[in-house]
Amino acid sequence: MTTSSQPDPAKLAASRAAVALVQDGMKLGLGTGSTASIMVEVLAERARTEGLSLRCAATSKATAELAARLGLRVESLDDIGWLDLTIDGADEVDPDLSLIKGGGGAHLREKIVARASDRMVVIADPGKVVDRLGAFHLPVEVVPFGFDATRVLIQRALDGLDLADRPVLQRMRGDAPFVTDEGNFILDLSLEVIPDAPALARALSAIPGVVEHGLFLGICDLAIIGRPDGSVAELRRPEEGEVPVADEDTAP
Ligand SMILES: O=C(CO)[C@H](O)[C@H](O)COP(=O)(O)O
Repeated sequence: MTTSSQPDPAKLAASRAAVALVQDGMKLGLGTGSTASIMVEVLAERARTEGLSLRCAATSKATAELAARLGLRVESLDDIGWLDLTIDGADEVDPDLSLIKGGGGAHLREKIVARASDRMVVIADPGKVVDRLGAFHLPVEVVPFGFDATRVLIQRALDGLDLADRPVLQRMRGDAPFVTDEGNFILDLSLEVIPDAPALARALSAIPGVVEHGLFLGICDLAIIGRPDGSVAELRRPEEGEVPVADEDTAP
């Protein structure tokens, strides 16, 4: 590891388990955030020591810079085409492996990269595992043109989904609006609980100024939850009608 400070042991454990899934010659999607950054470090070290030939597409400028600095081959998603595996963090993971992402404001690129992958693996610490999505604010990326009108349309959509009067706040960085890698703004929806995530996802996607929301439904295939003692739990997406279970002694 090249970081000067010690990485969080739970995030490190999840990162190591995910990087163990990587095989020589793979085309990889690299996520964004503090957990994904640890994973990129672990991956770069493994690639270096084992001489792995990997092609990587990053989900943010920050991850692209980190990965390239650590010697990984970073290319555009269009140059690579299709990915074998994407490894990314998450803000919330529920038992169906539905996710909230976008705490770092990168969920647009993250979703494009994840959907362009044969497999998406999420890495997280136990604090990210929830029974029901919604305690973490839901990020929505919005184009600057007509921003206020888009906010009104989002609020009206929430009204129709038993989520009236929930705060819809523009994300700021200091005194200025937060601007994504794609040049857009973020609205953070404080919902507390999301009664019907597919209905909310549909309603948000139907609003013209919304570029992408942070609900990842039916996208994640495996969640690796690291524990502070270095062990991991693996949560798999249940088949239709199946009750979700964690593997072996893997309750996070
Ligand atoms: O979705 C993301 C960025 O847009 C991150 O994956 C998510 O916010 C988790 O970040 P961290 O690992 O720092 O908690």
